[in-house]
Amino acid sequence: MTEWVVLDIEGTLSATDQVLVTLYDYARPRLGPWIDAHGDDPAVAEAVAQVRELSGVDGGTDELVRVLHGWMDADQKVTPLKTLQGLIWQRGYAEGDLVAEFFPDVVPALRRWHAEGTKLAVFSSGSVAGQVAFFAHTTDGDLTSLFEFHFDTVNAGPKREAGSYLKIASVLGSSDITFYSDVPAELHAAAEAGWQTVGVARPGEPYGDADFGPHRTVDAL
Ligand SMILES: CSCCC(=O)C(=O)COP(=O)(O)O
Ligand SMILES: [Mg+2]
Repeated sequence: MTEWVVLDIEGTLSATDQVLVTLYDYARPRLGPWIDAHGDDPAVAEAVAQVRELSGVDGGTDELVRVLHGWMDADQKVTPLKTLQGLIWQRGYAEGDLVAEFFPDVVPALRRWHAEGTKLAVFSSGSVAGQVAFFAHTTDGDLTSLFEFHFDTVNAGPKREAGSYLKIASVLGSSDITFYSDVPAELHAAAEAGWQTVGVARPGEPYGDADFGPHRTVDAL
């Protein structure tokens, strides 16, 4: 038994379409109004400054939204986009517009690990604010108590770099960690940091037929 299980979200716990269709479609029309209404929020101001810096765009909200939509269309998991999406989704979950759904094997597995004493954490490109709201509003109720830590590209770093996994390991205070993800490049980075890895190859998902190389592979948790 491993001391820690760290989990990816999209493609591992929940269908990719739930993120790329349901959540992205919810965020798309709300990005501009959110930027305009919350410009005084330091998190929003910093995200807007990062969008300008990364894109080179220095126009108004409409131009920023065009950049953000372009990143969403290409599914580029750029940190300021994830920050803004996370704030919008947080509101959406709180107001009952959104409910998180999982593959059928996921909640039983989370509960089983937790009951056995395996500690659980999440590492997703989705912002920590978005992650917490997601697990607080699921078809199985509030699951936040199952998780000890949430990591994203802000507090850990990019998911395809070993340094991010070394940073998480130092926060967890352990080297006995198993990472579950649907993306081989993320598993390679975790393995480089000394983690155990499990590829989640779910039929019908974008990485369902991917080559997971040396990583143990499962089709359910
Ligand atoms: C409310 S969580 C949304 C997850 C998200 O935005 C995302 O991009 C998922 O990426 P992952 O790293 O979990 O594959
Ligand atoms: Mg994923």
